[in-house]
Amino acid sequence: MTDHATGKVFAVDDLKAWYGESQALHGMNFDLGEGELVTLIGRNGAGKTTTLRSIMGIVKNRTGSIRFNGEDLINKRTFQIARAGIAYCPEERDIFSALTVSENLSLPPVLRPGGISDKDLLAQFPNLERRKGSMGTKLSGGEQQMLAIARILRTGSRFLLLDEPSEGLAPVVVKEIGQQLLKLKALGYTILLVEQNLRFAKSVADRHVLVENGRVVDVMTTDALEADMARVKSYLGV
Ligand SMILES: Nc1ncnc2c1ncn2[C@@H]1O[C@H](COP(=O)(O)OP(=O)(O)OP(=O)(O)O)[C@@H](O)[C@H]1O
Repeated sequence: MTDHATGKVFAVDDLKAWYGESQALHGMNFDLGEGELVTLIGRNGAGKTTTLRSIMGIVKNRTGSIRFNGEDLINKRTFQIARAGIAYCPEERDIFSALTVSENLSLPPVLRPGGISDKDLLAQFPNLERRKGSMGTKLSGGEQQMLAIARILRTGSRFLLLDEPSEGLAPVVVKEIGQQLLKLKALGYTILLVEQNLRFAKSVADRHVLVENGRVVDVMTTDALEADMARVKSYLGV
């Protein structure tokens, strides 16, 4: 369901967030259309992870508005935000090392209709099917990342927040992750992706939100980003 006023399924407006006395977000504004894949790009410490954690209500000290499906989530708690249909895959991946792939997959609760069954998840992620009896500790970084993404699809959420899924992975594995994200996009999922790997970001996303010091400094389509890489690299400090 899109917001009548904005035509967007998700929008943050003037989002500010604090860790104790220290302000990390200074008024973030951006939105996503239904089925869109948008990245948050910026250098280390710019506030990308804090944005995802604020959306999920994990960073609780936050103000502004976070509208999803026409509802403001700013005063909601994390479990309510998850139930509203937003799923978060943290950078740490949080795979349970003493559980098998199948057990890890079956852990998240089904929160909404439309969640993908374990059987269908294994069909969608063939490398997890091959490793379904393996313990979490035995998985490669790429397998762990696939599992972390697959696992949240069980919940039925149609809006995914993914924090740097490409981090620390070999290019061939990053490519596989990209293919999975494009598949999810084709299935109509809306995805907000934190990403430092520009090549990867360009290969999957429709638009890019450039973040600096807890603020949005630019929003660019992938074509605009391609055409002005110097500007983007200056934000990233590379
Ligand atoms: N738990 C925390 N306590 C206090 N300050 C924090 C905490 N987590 C992050 N910060 C600060 O908030 C700011 C934004 O950090 P954040 O992790 O959101 O940036 P980022 O863009 O995701 O960078 P990175 O890619 O390094 O994770 C930084 O100044 C960081 O030092």
